[in-house]
Amino acid sequence: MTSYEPFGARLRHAMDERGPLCVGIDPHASLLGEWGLNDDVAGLERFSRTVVEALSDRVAVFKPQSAFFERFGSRGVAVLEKTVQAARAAGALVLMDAKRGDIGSTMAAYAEAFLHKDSPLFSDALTVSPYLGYGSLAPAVALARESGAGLFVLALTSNPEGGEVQHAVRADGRDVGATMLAHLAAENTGEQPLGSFGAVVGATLGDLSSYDLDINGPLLAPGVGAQGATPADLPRVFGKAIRNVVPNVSRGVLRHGPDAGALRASAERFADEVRAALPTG
Ligand SMILES: O=C(O)c1cc(=O)[nH]c(=O)n1[C@@H]1O[C@H](COP(=O)(O)O)[C@@H](O)[C@H]1O
Repeated sequence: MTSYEPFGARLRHAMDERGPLCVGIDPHASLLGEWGLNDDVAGLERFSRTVVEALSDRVAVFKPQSAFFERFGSRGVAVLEKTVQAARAAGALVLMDAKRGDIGSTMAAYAEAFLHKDSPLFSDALTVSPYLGYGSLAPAVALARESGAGLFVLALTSNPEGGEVQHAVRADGRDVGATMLAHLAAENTGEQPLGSFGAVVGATLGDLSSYDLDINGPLLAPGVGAQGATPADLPRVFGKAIRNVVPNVSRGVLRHGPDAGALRASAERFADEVRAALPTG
């Protein structure tokens, strides 16, 4: 039984209060260099702390990209733990971008790592890959419900290679991406004000009107900024589902560091552009 407020409700509240922007914490080696930092654990720590301190009072969600921390082994993961805890303590939601996916019994251990309240890496939500079959995610769905956490399931990804898997057509005539969206809609049935099981749908994908994006859950939209999409593209891509879209920008904001004022100004510019793209009323 859930003893915590569900992620979907907490996210809706944060989006309404702060706007829906998600800022990615992606400490690329090239960004560390541009910031005048060494490509080492101290640089990683400084980079992540700067982003959190600059933005944690204004963005709804941070999305640390685990890969850039894992690159440094256990000391990098320790920085990731501190980053997650500092961001949450400062009032932002944390979506851990680790894109985990495995057979169910192993998935249960990934879920313990990121979605158990007592884990050092506990996050408000986790990105997961359903490409071992949606059902293999069941242990993560169950633990997320118990912890009041959420999942973001890769449905239609922003990268050009994603189509060979996600647009593959099944025997029932639906493609794989649409099938994932249907699973998520079922997961979120009846949840108010928003379900906790989101889809990842790239902002780069153009018109998606052939998909039913009405999953009663959040739609994480990466691809804004460095991958070429803009906030002005969002209405065309998401149509009526735009109210549930959480656009992610990583490099588009991060390249303005290390100055905290410049990071804030960039995040606010993206947030304003997103607000302008949302329907009024
Ligand atoms: O799950 C994701 O966040 C994700 C899914 C997807 O389809 N495309 C995608 O770019 N991402 C992630 O979103 C971030 C995009 O970073 P920028 O291109 O720098 O804004 C990276 O951390 C990617 O791993």
